[in-house]
Amino acid sequence: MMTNPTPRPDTPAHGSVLEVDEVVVEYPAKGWRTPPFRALHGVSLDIRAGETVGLVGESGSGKTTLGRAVLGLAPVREGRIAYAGRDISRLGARERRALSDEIQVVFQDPYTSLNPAMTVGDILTEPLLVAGVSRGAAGERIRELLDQVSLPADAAHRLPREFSGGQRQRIAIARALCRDPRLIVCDEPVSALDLSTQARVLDLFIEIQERTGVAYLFITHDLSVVRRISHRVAVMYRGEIVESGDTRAVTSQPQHPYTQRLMLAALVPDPDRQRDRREQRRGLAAAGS
Ligand SMILES: Nc1ncnc2c1ncn2[C@@H]1O[C@H](COP(=O)(O)OP(=O)(O)OP(=O)(O)O)[C@@H](O)[C@H]1O
Repeated sequence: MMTNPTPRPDTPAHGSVLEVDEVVVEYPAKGWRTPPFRALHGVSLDIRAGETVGLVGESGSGKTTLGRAVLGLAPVREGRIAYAGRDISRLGARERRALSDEIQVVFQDPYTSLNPAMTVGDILTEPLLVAGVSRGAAGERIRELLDQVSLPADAAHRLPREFSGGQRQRIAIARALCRDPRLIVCDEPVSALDLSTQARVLDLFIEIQERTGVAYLFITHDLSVVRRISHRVAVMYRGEIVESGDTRAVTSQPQHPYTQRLMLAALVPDPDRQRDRREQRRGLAAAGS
């Protein structure tokens, strides 16, 4: 599935759910001798309802910083981030909490992003109770959510450690979906998973989007992932977006020299991926024997 070149459907024609306009993020200086560190140098991007925009670039280019800025977790020094037309770049804590109904996040590491002491049921109940949902209604919603992410209903009574990496990421996705968000920031959500699990989790993201119309800002360093999931792609380099556009156009005919280098680097086989593929083939052969 990951190598399937079939493009995502056309970009939805709905209005913007997120507009990032000339955003500058500066992390505070670590000591009095060092200046603040400018991680984003005037980044602009928009995401329409129901759309996936992939954010690619090498390590340290600022992908996570942009995701964190959207979530209100990175210091926006200049520029504007608007959600559904409203400026959210400098919200207070209470307004930010209220926005968590609408903007959610799925992190990379399914092993650290879930509280190991809480059952899956409790993990999913918490955001519902905070939103004022009754316990009875929360129970019903949790059954629905587990079904949506293809986990058995009895998962609610178990702890995260009883699940595989892919299943844990399904739990994290269910938690993100609890309050019907319109935008999910996905920060390398399949990078820690083996190839076949990646493919199934990506399919789940796509299926959820087709059903709910949620939009994704999908951060990844992996071009095969971005080709599979994104309608459009933005390429980051040293805190700037150097190229953006329709995924197929950018990945098949990159214009910027950095994007061209990124595409060339992706053609060089990654030893981890080769090992993954070998193991997959061995598993298939064993299953067939
Ligand atoms: N809290 C922080 N304080 C100071 N500098 C930071 C902080 N967080 C990130 N940076 C710096 O900002 C730059 C961008 O980092 P960021 O994590 O956004 O990149 P990235 O593209 O997501 O990389 P990766 O793929 O490795 O996660 C890096 O130089 C990083 O060292």
